[in-house]
Amino acid sequence: MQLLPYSISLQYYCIILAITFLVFLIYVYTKNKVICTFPLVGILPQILVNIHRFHDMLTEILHETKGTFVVKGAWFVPIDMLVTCDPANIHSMMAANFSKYVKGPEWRKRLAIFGQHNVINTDFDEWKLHRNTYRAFLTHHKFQELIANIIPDIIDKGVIPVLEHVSERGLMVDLQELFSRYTFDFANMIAIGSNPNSLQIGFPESPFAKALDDAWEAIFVRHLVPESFWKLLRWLRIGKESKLSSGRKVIDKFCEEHISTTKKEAMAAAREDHGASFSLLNCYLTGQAVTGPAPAEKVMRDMITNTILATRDTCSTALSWFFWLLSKNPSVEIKIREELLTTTTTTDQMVMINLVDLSKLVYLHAAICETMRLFPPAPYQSRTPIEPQTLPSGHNVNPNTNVLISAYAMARMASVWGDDCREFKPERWITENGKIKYEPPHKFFAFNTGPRICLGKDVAFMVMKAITATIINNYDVQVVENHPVSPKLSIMFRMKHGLLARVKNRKFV
Ligand code: HEM
Repeated sequence: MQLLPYSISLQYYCIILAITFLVFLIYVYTKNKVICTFPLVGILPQILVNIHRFHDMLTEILHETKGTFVVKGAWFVPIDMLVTCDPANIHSMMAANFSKYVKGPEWRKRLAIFGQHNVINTDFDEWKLHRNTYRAFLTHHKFQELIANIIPDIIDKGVIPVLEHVSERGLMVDLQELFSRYTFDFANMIAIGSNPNSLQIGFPESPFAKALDDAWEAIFVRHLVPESFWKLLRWLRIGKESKLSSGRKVIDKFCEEHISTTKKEAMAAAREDHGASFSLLNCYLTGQAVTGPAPAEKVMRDMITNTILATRDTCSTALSWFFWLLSKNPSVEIKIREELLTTTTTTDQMVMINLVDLSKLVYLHAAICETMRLFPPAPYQSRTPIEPQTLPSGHNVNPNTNVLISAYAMARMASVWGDDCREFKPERWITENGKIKYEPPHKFFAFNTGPRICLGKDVAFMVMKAITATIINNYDVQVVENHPVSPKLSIMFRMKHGLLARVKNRKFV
């Protein structure tokens, strides 16, 4: 009777001993080595042991290898990986020799949940078509009118009521969640022309937003392990992979519903002879002068998802790190407040800023750039050469090489940003004449560089400056002491536990 439990526990102890011994061996083997490649499994054990500090591990290796290193393929990982944060390499791949490097089919498979037919996931002619469409939409004068209306509207009706609610009651608020909802509502307005009002007291659950979060985390793993492995995880329904297929359905349903509603509204607007609201979807359906003939529904779906992703996750991530950095650097917040005094008008209720004045806020702009230098919302870019190439660092790459660029590591290289590279110093962005200093985009890589440079950079600054100016003008933000702040293991640099803070209206401070 005793034999069975006894043998199970013996097996159990043997397994624990074996794992402990294995971890010990990995530790001894990796202790004094910069890169540790193992037979069959390559660098995977080193990644797994350091997974909790993945970004810093890569930074340390890149520091030791002067900005570029190669991990040779193994049985388990049959392609070579070149990791770089060298601005010269980045310029060569993303700008000078742009046509020789593609995102490629691997990238498309990893990001398939967001669709195959959008500006982010395509190469060559299809990409050009989407990019031109997108540019025509973003540079249209009606787009400028649209954002000049919706940004203050969402701040007024969404952001301020939530902040007043928590301020009056002394409650904690997750600022990352607040920013995600602010940018989600904004992104929906430009993509589909309707506001989901996700920014409400109590933060009602949004399955669509949740599906996007899960997707980023799964995509991160897909960048680290070979296709066969993540496909196995998907098949076994393990981890975030298990959530991708249901997430895909949520995203599809969301887009289908909106395409159908917007179609009806566009038809009603045409019947009643008044203009439909300006949005990407509406342009596709009715405004061919902007976006060309209406594409297939799957293209509209993918471009809508793309717009929401490109806006929500990037801006809200940058905003969260911005307020965290301010909490660590109160002198920067004081300077931003001083600058804001020169541009604001006080009403009975609130200190407001006019959107046209945002461009005058040089110090605020510099502080946001400095945030994205240190914490780029999209910290990694990946490319594959279509033919053998030699990089300025002397490394050779070929179609069997996956190139990974780390913008996070680049910010921490003294050779690129100077000895104070790890410090938060908005001043490094300001010229002697008090203007924003130009840094080439292959050095300040947060928005990418070359022909695929971000199309929404100016919009992003407007969205971010409008909310930061409103909050800093009107509220004191205290990040909750000892709240753990670390990045998620995700392709977006989001905070793992959000950013808990107390916010107090300054009238009462
Ligand atoms: C802080 C905010 C933002 C950051 C850091 C950011 C960063 C980036 C990066 C790194 C890329 C290159 C992606 C890749 O090649 O895989 C990109 C592309 C793009 N971004 Fe942004 N972005 C931001 C906001 C926005 C906004 C608000 C929009 C639209 C309104 C936008 C639209 C786009 C588009 C359309 C592309 C695709 C460009 C192409 O592949 O040709 N972005 N962005």
